[in-house]
Amino acid sequence: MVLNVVIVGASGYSGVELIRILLQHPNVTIRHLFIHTQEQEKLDELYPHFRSFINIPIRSVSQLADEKIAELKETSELVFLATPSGVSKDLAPKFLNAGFKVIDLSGDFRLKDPVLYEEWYKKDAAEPRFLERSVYGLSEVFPNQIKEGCFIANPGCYATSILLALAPFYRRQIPIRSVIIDAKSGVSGAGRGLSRNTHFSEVNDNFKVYKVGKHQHIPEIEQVLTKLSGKKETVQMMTHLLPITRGILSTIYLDLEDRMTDEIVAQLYREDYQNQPFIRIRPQGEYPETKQVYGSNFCDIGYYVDQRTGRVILFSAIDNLMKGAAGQAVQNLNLMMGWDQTLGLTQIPIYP
Ligand SMILES: NC(=O)C1=CN([C@@H]2O[C@H](COP(=O)(O)OP(=O)(O)OC[C@H]3O[C@@H](n4cnc5c(N)ncnc54)[C@H](OP(=O)(O)O)[C@@H]3O)[C@@H](O)[C@H]2O)C=CC1
Ligand SMILES: CC(=O)N[C@@H](CCC(=O)OP(=O)(O)O)C(=O)O
Repeated sequence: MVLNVVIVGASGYSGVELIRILLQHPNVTIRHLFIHTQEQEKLDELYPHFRSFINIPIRSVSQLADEKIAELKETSELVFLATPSGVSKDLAPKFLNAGFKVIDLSGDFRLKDPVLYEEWYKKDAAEPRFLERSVYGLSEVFPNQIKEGCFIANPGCYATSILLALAPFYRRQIPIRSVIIDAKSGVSGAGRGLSRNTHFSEVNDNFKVYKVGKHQHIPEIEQVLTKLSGKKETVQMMTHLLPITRGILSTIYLDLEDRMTDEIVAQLYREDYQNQPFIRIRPQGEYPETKQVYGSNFCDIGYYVDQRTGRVILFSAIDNLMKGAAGQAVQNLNLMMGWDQTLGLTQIPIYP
């Protein structure tokens, strides 16, 4: 079976990563590509590294009137929206109304409460009836809902790395006094657009904290942890910008009511993830690194139980453009379509 897909936001970093993956997906054909400001006619003019792999026209989103979307439906069934937050909120309903399945990579449909969205994103929220329809696409945690869904809100990159490490603790309601998350990302997490904060001389040879107390993944993480534990959860989280291109490393400090051992932590992860192809739990004493997941859909998780302080410390590494964006989007596509989760996603991390 071949599924024909549309990608909107094809010129952005996540869109380009989707194209790289889908070109090697055995069951998918990319039929239509849309970008915002159209300066080139073909994708390989914009991105010469795709030369000899793909040669289809790129078109401007200004052409996506309702009639045009209905016309696209004649040749394709699913759309990936790799567009900024605030843009997907209007595009997703149009595609859903035309009968498309939708996988949205932005934050527009992750938060179920529109008031919370407006508070953290400082933008108008999507219509509540569409917020209700979206399924939060954290593949390993909500696989059954994803399989039943036709509209996926793909998780944020930090949220993915953090929630995969924390989910086994919260779904078992292990009593936690406090959680502190210290997360760091490479610059491609900010997308392809130019900004003062991310240009070379601001990032190279530098290391800084950003969005202090304001990061939009804080309410996303709290929403999921609250759903898993059944009670209101709050986290403390800080985000930092690393002078690297790809990768997120999250270090998470858990202050638990009761002491834990390495064996108990290992057992929790084994129970939840032993059959999950993209989660690799490191043995005691081995810790994840961004380079060990670079270019792949893996999430590597390590742990350390500090008997001196009683804290459990978790370490989680992903490639923000793969497991943090396009890779997980394709994993969700595979789940939705009832295919093997790993189709198109067998990339081995690039090392060194
Ligand atoms: N980068 C990452 O690691 C992650 C990104 N995401 C999310 O994925 C989405 C895409 O991110 P990313 O690839 O980094 O972003 P980029 O800035 O690299 O790309 C954005 C894409 O959207 C298009 N676009 C911009 N403005 C509009 C508009 N008004 N209408 C339609 N299309 C528009 C751009 O087209 P043009 O080039 O013509 O301007 C481009 O194709 C975002 O919502 C982001 O939050 C999620 C997880 C991780
Ligand atoms: C380095 C960097 O700037 N990273 C981005 C994460 C991108 C992302 O996942 O954001 P959405 O929730 O909007 O999809 C940030 O911290 O906002």
